[in-house]
Amino acid sequence: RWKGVIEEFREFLPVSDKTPVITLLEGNTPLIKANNLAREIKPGIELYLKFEGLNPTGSFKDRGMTMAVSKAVEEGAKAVICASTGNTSASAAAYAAKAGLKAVVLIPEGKIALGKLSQAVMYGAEVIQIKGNFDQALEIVREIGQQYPITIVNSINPYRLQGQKTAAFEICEQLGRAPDYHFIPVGNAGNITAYWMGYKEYYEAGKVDSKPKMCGWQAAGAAPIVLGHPVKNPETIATAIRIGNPASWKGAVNAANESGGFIDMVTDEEILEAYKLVARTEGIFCEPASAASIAGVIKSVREKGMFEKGDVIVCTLTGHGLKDPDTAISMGVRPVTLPAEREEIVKYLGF
Ligand SMILES: Cc1ncc(COP(=O)(O)O)c(/C=C/C(=O)C(=O)O)c1O
Repeated sequence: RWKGVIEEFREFLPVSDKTPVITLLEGNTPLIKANNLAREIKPGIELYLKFEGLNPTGSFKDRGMTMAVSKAVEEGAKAVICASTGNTSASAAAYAAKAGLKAVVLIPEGKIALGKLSQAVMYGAEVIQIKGNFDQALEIVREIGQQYPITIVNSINPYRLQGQKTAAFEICEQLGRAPDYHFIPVGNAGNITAYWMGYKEYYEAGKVDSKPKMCGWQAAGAAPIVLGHPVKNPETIATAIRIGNPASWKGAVNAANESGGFIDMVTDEEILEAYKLVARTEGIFCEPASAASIAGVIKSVREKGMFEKGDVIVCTLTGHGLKDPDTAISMGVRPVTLPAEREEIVKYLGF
């Protein structure tokens, strides 16, 4: 029976028997073989999707939050705070509720997907919309965390990355080896940093005999690492990665360089093409930012002629599609409305 990320990977985590385990049974997400999608992109590649949308609050953030909140309780915290484009706030609110802590979340006004806002509200967080973007919210949270007794649970909190590295462990266990390539979206850049940490630790522990090339993907309108400078007013339909000055910038560049990978960008159009393609070929509904990893595979084939037959590629799908119903409805084929009469339906369907 799965007991959550901390119990499963305790030997690799900075916890002791004095650490209370606050868990929503996160982790153990499916690694799905995407044969239909692979055939559409480049027949012969072995494409797998790590669907992190199946975590308790619907994103990979839960892996980091179980660690950050458990350690916060251990250290006597009474409240946690974070800036968020949405998923971190949803996860922080849920784990704080479980732990009996107060949660304060700062989100950019009008730029948070509906599902995520509904979660933060329902889990009982103090939800503050700021008239600014994520980067401004994170700056405020850094200052508050230094001046007041409240624990920051953004990925500048090292326990977050410790929890998130467990996804790499699971992938190695599920594949029976490390992948040749790992494709992942990049926003605040904590996740790519955590995965690389995880693959290195599993390699050093002798659990696998290779490490993947880490390939991170930013949205073209929010691509500070690709451009080499912060982006003052990042813009992308993938609001989860609408970030102009990533906190783990160095970690991401280090992961790409050390692994022989790279960090590149895809346009909103490419993201939305991948977003629809994975749903219609694999029956997997991820949120737009997650599809940046698949858009990256498509771009790597189309524009760089990458991959040999048999290459094993894992894409992390970081969040569930239900998080952002507005984008789905605006993108999908408009539902048709007909009278409640059988013959009308039959006629419409052309039977
Ligand atoms: C679905 C989804 N996909 C990718 C990312 C990028 O991960 P990082 O590069 O580790 O930031 C996020 C990040 C969200 C937040 O940063 C937040 O919730 O505040 C996300 O929600």
